[in-house]
Amino acid sequence: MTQLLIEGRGLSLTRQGTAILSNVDIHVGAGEIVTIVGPNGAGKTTLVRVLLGVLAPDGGTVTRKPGLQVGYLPQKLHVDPVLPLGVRRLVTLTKRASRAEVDAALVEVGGLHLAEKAVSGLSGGEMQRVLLARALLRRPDLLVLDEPTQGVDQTGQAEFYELLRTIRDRRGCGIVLISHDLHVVMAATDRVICLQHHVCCAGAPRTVAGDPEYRRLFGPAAAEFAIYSHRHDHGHDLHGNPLPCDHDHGHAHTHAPTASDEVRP
Ligand SMILES: Nc1ncnc2c1ncn2[C@@H]1O[C@H](COP(=O)(O)OP(=O)(O)OP(=O)(O)O)[C@@H](O)[C@H]1O
Repeated sequence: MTQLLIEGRGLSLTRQGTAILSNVDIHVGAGEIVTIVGPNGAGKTTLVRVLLGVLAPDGGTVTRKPGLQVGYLPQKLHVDPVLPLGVRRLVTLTKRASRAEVDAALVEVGGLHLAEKAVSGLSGGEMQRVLLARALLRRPDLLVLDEPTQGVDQTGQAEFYELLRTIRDRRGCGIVLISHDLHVVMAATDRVICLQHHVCCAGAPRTVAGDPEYRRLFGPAAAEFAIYSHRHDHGHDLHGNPLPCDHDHGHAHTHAPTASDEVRP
């Protein structure tokens, strides 16, 4: 059985009279990649902040493995373009590391060639690799990535998720991904949690390796991808609150038409 790294049970958080999280359960084990999906404003970042202890929930409990080391990649890192910040410096800003350690981390993310570059000149994909190297220097048990491939093209996204899977395999760490783009995130995912303030559903995505349309759209790496779709036993009102529903339906934000996958409600 995999070692439990982090677990939230019955997590609830209300702000200004609105339930941002409602009775959310989530757990992540060592070597497991869990993706939290959901539309804008669904509470994904809030859930991660609660899990990491940055925010206290109004209800529920969070349990972390004692001494849990977390490597966090924020959704955005604002770097002033006029600031003369190099990649080596950025990587070691919050964690001391030798030159050899930095090089090793950059090699691991395929970014050694970026070592002497200015941060302001990096592309979105290069920046993510550098931030990943920075997170790896902490020797994390758990990597948490918030929308890691925003602004990265689809080939770049596929490569990045492949890299995450390689890192998981090599290091045995757990990984939590936040995404609202279901199409590209599934390559590396063991389990999906669909969040709309509450957990709509959760389950294992099935790989859709043979879909020619999908391969055509996303290139050879798409063979690794699955598209996740699911059936709900409830709908939502305008505020995202669950409503009883007597027919299957999809969320516009989560469904792709070409394949389906099983989930548990
Ligand atoms: N301190 C707060 N007070 C009031 N509302 C808040 C607070 N923090 C978050 N919210 C609201 O809670 C909702 C969930 O925010 P959150 O950033 O967790 O969503 P998300 O699923 O990560 O969204 P996105 O995909 O856009 O990043 C949003 O509507 C946000 O405006």
